[in-house]
Amino acid sequence: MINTVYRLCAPRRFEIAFSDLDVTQGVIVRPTHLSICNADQRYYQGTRDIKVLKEKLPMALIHEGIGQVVYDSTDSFQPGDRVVMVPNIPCEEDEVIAENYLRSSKFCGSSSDGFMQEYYQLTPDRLVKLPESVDLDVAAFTELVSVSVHAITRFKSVAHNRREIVGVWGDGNLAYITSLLLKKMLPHSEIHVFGINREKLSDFSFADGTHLTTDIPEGLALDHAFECVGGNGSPIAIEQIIGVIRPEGTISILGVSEYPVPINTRMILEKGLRLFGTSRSGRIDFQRTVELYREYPEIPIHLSRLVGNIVEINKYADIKEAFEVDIKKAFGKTIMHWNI
Ligand SMILES: NC(=O)C1=CN([C@@H]2O[C@H](COP(=O)(O)OP(=O)(O)OC[C@H]3O[C@@H](n4cnc5c(N)ncnc54)[C@H](OP(=O)(O)O)[C@@H]3O)[C@@H](O)[C@H]2O)C=CC1
Ligand SMILES: O=C(CO)[C@H](O)[C@H](O)COP(=O)(O)O
Ligand SMILES: [Zn+2]
Repeated sequence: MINTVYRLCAPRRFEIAFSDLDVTQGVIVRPTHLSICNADQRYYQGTRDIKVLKEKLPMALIHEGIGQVVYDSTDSFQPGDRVVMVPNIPCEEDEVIAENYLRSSKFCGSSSDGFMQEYYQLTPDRLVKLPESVDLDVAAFTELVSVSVHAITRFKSVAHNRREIVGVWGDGNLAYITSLLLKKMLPHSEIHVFGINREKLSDFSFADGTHLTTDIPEGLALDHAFECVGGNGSPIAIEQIIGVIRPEGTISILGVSEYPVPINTRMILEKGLRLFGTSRSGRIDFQRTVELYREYPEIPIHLSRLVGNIVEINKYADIKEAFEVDIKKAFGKTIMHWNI
């Protein structure tokens, strides 16, 4: 079956390509709602290292998305089923290393074509069925939610059990989702959010405290923390966390920075801190995320605050329009209704 693939061929330039899908293999999904991530914008704007861009492009972007099953040769799904696509594609299993950390895994929109295609072909284990009632514009960024689920799940296996006060740095999408899920997954902990935009922090109504990083209450000490900033803000955020976290605390680092980030190792030693990195997620995290949507219907309701611009993609030029709109966004996620 001839398939249309919309690839980024150079910063800010897309091209149309065609591929041939063998419908007798796996599941054919029609993407319907796609969501733009900061990672996509680093390719679109060309802010990644030139060597990386040369190596990866042309490549279809987008790794946050949902769709409808069109045909399933494996009989695991029914045509019309609404599913979330798992962008991590492992080619081996390891009893220690999770599928999203295996160097042999591919990742849609990073080391293989992403979801910006007319149809997407994948194996049934790369799909999780969505609850009937979930808002599709919220479900579009389930992958981002699964990253927070993955980070918190790992945190639980790494951090000591005094979890009275947990801090989240960042006042954007990932911090919002991570702090929201912490309130559900660590119900006995106080969750405090630290950001630089007062109006964004005002959206974190579920947090036990929100603080401007320039105005942290005297004596506030944290047992553990999550860094959800990335970019140039990362070193500042990590340094601040190291300053207010109690000894033996755990710091989960999620923010992506293009270049190495200087870290105060002297204080890490002095306080005996545990730092661990979290990137992407696996099938099990998507399954847990969909379970959380069902268990706590208020989660998708809170997440709907992050639905920002919605762009109807009816023609090729609308794709670039969506990415340009996303650059200018004040907050939240840009959702593409994928009608092309
Ligand atoms: N590990 C993973 O698998 C994933 C990682 N990420 C990464 O996580 C990071 C955050 O993503 P996302 O939430 O979507 O991005 P956002 O831009 O929505 O959020 C980052 C927020 O942090 C604010 N900020 C900047 N500096 C500081 C600081 N020193 N302290 C506290 N807050 C600060 C920014 O403010 P302002 O905009 O005003 O600078 C912004 O509002 C990115 O690097 C992204 O690539 C995203 C998805 C998955
Ligand atoms: O956004 C993410 C996951 O949701 C990751 O940060 C992204 O996949 C990293 O990939 P790359 O190395 O291509 O930036
Ligand atoms: Zn992402």
